[in-house]
Amino acid sequence: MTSSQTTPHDLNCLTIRELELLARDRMDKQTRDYYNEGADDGSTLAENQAAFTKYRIRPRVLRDVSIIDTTVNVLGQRNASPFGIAPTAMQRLAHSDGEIATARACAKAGIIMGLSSFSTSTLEDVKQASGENANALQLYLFEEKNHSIKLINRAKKAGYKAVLLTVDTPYLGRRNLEIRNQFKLPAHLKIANFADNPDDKEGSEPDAVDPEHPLGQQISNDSQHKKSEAGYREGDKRVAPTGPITFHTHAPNPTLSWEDSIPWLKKVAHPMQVWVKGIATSEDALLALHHNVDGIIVSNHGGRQLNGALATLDALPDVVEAVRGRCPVHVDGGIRHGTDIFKALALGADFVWVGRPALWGLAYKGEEGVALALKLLMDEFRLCMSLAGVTKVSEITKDYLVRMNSDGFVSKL
Ligand SMILES: Cc1cc2nc3c(=O)[nH]c(=O)nc-3n(C[C@H](O)[C@H](O)[C@H](O)COP(=O)(O)O)c2cc1C
Ligand SMILES: CC(C)CC(=O)C(=O)O
Repeated sequence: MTSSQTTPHDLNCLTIRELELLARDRMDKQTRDYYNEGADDGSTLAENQAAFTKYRIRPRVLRDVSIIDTTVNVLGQRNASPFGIAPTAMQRLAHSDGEIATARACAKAGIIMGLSSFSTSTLEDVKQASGENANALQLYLFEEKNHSIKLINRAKKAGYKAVLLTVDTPYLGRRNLEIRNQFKLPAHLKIANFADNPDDKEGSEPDAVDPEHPLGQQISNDSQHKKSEAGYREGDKRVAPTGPITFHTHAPNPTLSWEDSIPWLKKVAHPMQVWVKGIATSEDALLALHHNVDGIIVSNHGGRQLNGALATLDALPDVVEAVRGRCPVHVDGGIRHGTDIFKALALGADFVWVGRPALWGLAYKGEEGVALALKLLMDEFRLCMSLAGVTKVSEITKDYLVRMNSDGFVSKL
């Protein structure tokens, strides 16, 4: 593989930032706000990106970089570049082809795709669109385990390589624009994986100011809404959510614990791998190892859950140090440049995942737009490796990075 400059195929869009701006005009307000916002005042969302600017690359020169290998092994696949597309819900809000377009673009590029349980295409259709390209299914473990078992068995049958258990959503973060917009899935779209659920007659989200919407309860003054406390603790009594499976009611599960979830999931999901997504501390990384997970994703859900939580790049080194190579450590959050991928790898991540850029690509031009997002990141990463004097991903270490201190001095890592 050569590292020569590749021709960009869209002169209107040469960076992920430009893609974000182009996508902005093509989404309705409800979708744009839902995709782009973080929790509360969005400081963790902003810091996820800002954290990358605290590091600078130490490039090495006069090394033969005429041949660059950007590929890495992930979930049994030789992936074209050390990143994958993170699971993000409800992609048909951005484009009518939704997750199918993302799957096709990923398959053509040889980039692994994570699929949200709350997708607007079924996991089987996404697998079919992916062909031989690897997929991982993101899981929210429901309080009603039968729903989860059905989904896991379907993923196994369809050929998914792994389940990524999201562990940072005991409740949903407070997303103010979502509340203000009374966000709901438009009636023509379905949460496809649960559309056949007998309880799910409508298949779409209820109104946002809804008795079963956690934040709807907080913002509704209507006393009739107070009758249902589904999913919320009333003194000692907890009522599990019932009725249609919607993301507001079923995705958050405050009852989950290490002991209840991981050993059970390992049995049910076998032979698929079990990863935990949403780890931010060395303590939890050690617990994950103790429970024999196959891998860890350092994530704060793209700044959409606990605002004020540390940026994922800042959380990464502690986790890497605690894990000491005993399982792979991935990271997501704020990755918008090939150099961000390089920096995360230099800080010890084995692989990274990218969320919003794929959504912006979808909104911009469907499959072609996702392909563009992938290409921008792949090209930038390849060029970054070449200019840093690295020919193989395994050569990227902390020797290639310094940290900028607030006094303007740099420190070696
Ligand atoms: C609109 C949107 C929907 C998301 N849906 C899910 C989801 O269903 N499950 C999940 O585990 N994470 C979800 N995430 C989080 C992503 O998987 C990922 O952690 C995050 O987007 C990474 O940050 P980035 O967008 O800055 O790259 C979502 C993120 C966004 C922006
Ligand atoms: C709750 C989910 C279905 C979607 C999600 O994780 C998100 O919006 O961040």
